[in-house]
Amino acid sequence: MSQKIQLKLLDPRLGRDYPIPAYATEGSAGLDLRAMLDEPLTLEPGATALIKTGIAIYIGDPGLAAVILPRSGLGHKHGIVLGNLVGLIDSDYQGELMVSCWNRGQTAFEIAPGERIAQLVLVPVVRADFEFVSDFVASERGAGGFGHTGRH
Ligand SMILES: O=c1ccn([C@H]2C[C@H](O)[C@@H](COP(=O)(O)OP(=O)(O)OP(=O)(O)O)O2)c(=O)[nH]1
Repeated sequence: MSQKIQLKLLDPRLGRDYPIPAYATEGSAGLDLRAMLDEPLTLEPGATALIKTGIAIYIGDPGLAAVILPRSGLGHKHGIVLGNLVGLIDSDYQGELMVSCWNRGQTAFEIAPGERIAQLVLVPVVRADFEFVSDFVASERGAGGFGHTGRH
């Protein structure tokens, strides 16, 4: 089953010069996001840039959100990941999808106009009624964390 999600193309080059990078038109698992730059952008080691994608989204359903994730190849081979590590797109957001690109590598990397720089997937969000209590019911783990169970 798939859900209708509204997208708005804000850059005339999308669909004309660069294919709109939905993984599929129906029942799509997600969308690649392109760098809608006017000219190539060199990201020096350690540098971060906020890059327009030319697509606005309105998810609408409060039971969903979207996440922007790095592309594996760019991250692994070239050190290009996200400045915010993961981008969360709220269901009521109606603006342009922006990608924070961070060069965590040791060498400069040039991003070309139209290049696919990140990917977006939709995720279900569980709505919770947070309840503040003074004590939790005991659990096996309790408050142990951060390696509490050992390495092997
Ligand atoms: O990588 C991202 C992350 C966020 N957004 C947009 C959609 C999101 O709904 C909005 C706000 O994001 P977030 O709530 O993470 O930002 P914030 O820094 O907490 O600011 P705000 O006060 O706007 O909530 O910015 C992007 O376009 N790209």
